[in-house]
Amino acid sequence: MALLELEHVSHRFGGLQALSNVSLGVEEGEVTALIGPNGAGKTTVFNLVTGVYRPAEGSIRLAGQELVGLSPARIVERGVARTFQSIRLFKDLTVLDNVRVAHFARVRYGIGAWLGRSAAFRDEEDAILATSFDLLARFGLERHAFERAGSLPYGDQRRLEIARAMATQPRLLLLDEPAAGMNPAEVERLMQLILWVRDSFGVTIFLIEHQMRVVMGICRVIHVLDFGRLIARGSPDEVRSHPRVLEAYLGKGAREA
Ligand SMILES: Nc1ncnc2c1ncn2[C@@H]1O[C@H](COP(=O)(O)OP(=O)(O)OP(=O)(O)O)[C@@H](O)[C@H]1O
Repeated sequence: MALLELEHVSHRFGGLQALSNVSLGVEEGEVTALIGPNGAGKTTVFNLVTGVYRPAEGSIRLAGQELVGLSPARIVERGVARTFQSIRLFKDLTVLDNVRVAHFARVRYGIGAWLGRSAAFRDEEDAILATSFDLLARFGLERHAFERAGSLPYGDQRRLEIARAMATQPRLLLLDEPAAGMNPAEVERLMQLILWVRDSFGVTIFLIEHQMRVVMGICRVIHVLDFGRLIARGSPDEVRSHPRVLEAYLGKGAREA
């Protein structure tokens, strides 16, 4: 069953038609890719799913529930988390605090509770601290808990970004070019990490990636965008040899890893 469904989604930036009539599904429990040349509209899809933009037309549903019209915060509550093309950690905060702050997306108490520091508030704080440590331990980052996030090696910063996204307990995790800027050894570890996250958290993963090694290695289904239109969909083997995909990439410098 498709956890995420886009139906006839279109989006325009001024005179630019960034997406035209895009319909696609992301199956629950799978790792699915969205690929395409630069400027094809991939990040725009993520920005529409997460409520950064509202599509001019179309429907975006998570487990059958409409997301269009909800604020980004509500969409996080519904179970969608993401990471960004360029790492967006709070680099001057500790590794632990990066994960702690993400929990506040799910916590509901007002300033009154915070000022009064009620017992319920302290219990919640303690629970968040314990869960944050637990999450760091699961991602193998606990020994860095009190270090500045910005001081971690690049691969670990990506790992922390994914850990932080998982703090909101998503059903769907969107990864925007997770392998960008990684060396081959880091890419290898990232591929293992993505599969491990899918299996151990039971989360569905939808990723944008230019590195074909990642896409072909861990994704069962690949959707291909070109100039805002879906031009192909299929398994790695089907997409690799699809004439429209070859045409879209040829001469545009498809980055093979
Ligand atoms: N906020 C914006 N305002 C105007 N145009 C935009 C905006 N965001 C994206 N675009 C344009 O929309 C098109 C699709 O952009 P998008 O970032 O979704 O592509 P992409 O496939 O993610 O590209 P890349 O692989 O380079 O990240 C591009 O032509 C881009 O210049």
